[in-house]
Amino acid sequence: MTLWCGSARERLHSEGDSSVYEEEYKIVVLGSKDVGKTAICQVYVGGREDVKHIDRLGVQKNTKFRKAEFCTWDQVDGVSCCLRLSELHLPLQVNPQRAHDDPIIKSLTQRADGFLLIYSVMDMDSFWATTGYYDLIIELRGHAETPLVYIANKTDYDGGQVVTSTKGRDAAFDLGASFYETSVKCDPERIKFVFHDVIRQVRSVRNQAKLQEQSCTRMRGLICRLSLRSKRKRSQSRTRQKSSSSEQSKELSGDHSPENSTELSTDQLVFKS
Ligand SMILES: Nc1nc2c(ncn2[C@@H]2O[C@H](COP(=O)(O)OP(=O)(O)OP(=O)(O)O)[C@@H](O)[C@H]2O)c(=O)[nH]1
Repeated sequence: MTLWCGSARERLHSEGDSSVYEEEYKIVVLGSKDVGKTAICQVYVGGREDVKHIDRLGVQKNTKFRKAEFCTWDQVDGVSCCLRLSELHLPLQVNPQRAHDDPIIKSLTQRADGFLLIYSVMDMDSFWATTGYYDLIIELRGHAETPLVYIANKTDYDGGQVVTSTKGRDAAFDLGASFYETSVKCDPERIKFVFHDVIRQVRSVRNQAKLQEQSCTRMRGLICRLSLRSKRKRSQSRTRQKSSSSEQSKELSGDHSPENSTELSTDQLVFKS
């Protein structure tokens, strides 16, 4: 696994790494201040050895939304993937109109394949804020089928948990998300599962879209074949109608030429004899 922060595109170009992975995922890590967004990304990207350095993170954050970006490579269920992680820090109360008008929030939310929605078990406000963030995601994307993992972070604080596990689990159930309790200090291995979960969710959405596309193509082919067949039938029946009506008109106009009437040719024979 590679630790790297910065512009993913630059690195791919400079190291020619674009051919080493089979799939690409854009994941947005969303939450309010100090819930551990950067720490979670850092642990996943850097692995266990970075946990002890978690307090002095060398990540450059965009001042407006303190947006950090990470790029890493991983193997999930035997398939190599490139993950582009974008961290988005939102205020506790999001103003939907302002978020709508903000190009960073809008583009990150609309282009993401999946989301990690994080709160801190030590901070009730960060927990309440997640509902507003979820509404914003759904509003900006225009549909509810969004791969989403709901995370209760900082569970290593014993005794003083303000947000209980039950509360978190119920909220995750309401949002239709999977739920994980994490601690970057005590259980970095679990963080790997969290990212793998969102990747699997994205894969299943992509597979469904692929299946739908295939069945649409099959349906289009079937409609095309049916319309061709009915066209052919119509033109055949038109030709048949034409030929029978021309025969009828010949009979009515008294066309008794030898090639059209066997009766006449017999008469002619009698007359000749
Ligand atoms: N004990 C403990 N501390 C944590 C955990 N996760 C993060 N922290 C600490 O919480 C503080 C904030 O962590 P960050 O990762 O910077 O949080 P953030 O959500 O990225 O913060 P902003 O970007 O400022 O919104 C840091 O001091 C971390 O070391 C955790 O699971 N347990």
